Amino acid sequence: MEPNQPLLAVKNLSRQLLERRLWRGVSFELTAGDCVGLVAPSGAGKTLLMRNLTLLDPIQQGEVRFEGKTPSEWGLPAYRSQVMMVPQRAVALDGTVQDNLTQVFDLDIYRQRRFDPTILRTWLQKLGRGPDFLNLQGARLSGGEAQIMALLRALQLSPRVLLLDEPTASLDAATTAQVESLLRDWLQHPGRACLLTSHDIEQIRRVTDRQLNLGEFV
Ligand SMILES: Nc1ncnc2c1ncn2[C@@H]1O[C@H](COP(=O)(O)OP(=O)(O)OP(=O)(O)O)[C@@H](O)[C@H]1O
Repeated sequence: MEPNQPLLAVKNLSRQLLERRLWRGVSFELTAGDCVGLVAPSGAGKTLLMRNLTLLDPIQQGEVRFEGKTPSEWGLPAYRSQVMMVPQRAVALDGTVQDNLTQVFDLDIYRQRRFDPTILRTWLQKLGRGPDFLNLQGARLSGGEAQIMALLRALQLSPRVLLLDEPTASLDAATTAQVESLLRDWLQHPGRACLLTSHDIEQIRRVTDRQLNLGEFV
């Protein structure tokens, strides 16, 4: 990677729905250490932008590069292992939380990696949960518990760019503060950046160092 090269470079992204244009000409960069707040009213297309950045929603116009290379140059699994989205509504698979966390290591792209129960226990403690959390049934988790699981599932894979879609929307105030603290710790590691949406403007002020207002790209 070139010195000072952005981690993620987004150029001129536009998204048109059948009946209306959501946003156009969205350009921004995330460099290592950045935590940027993606703000706009409900329905403005914040989630769709994150889905665009991870190619879960096809890019209609514009381009995105991670460390200078496009997703197709990386190959989609490699790209998504570096640029990872944690969706607003977590998907829990059958089995326990631990099953949900370990399952991703079956993917080819993570074949060199192993589930690390020690780091998981440390993170759970930081979130006010005991190790028993790992034994809960994924399908029976509350909305907040599912958000915690989804966040941990992503963090354990050490992505370089984390896209967090309202990561604390279902959490109580105390756990929200703990998630924010965990995120700050996570960002201390060199070479990482984060884009975060939230309707809580105080949270955006607390956690992010600048804002990207999608409303300016209509
Ligand atoms: N795959 C899709 N195809 C067509 N329209 C979609 C698709 N996904 C979302 N939309 C529409 O695009 C608009 C933006 O949705 P999106 O979820 O990105 O908004 P948002 O800014 O994240 O909203 P919120 O803050 O409420 O979560 C909505 O009107 C939604 O119905």
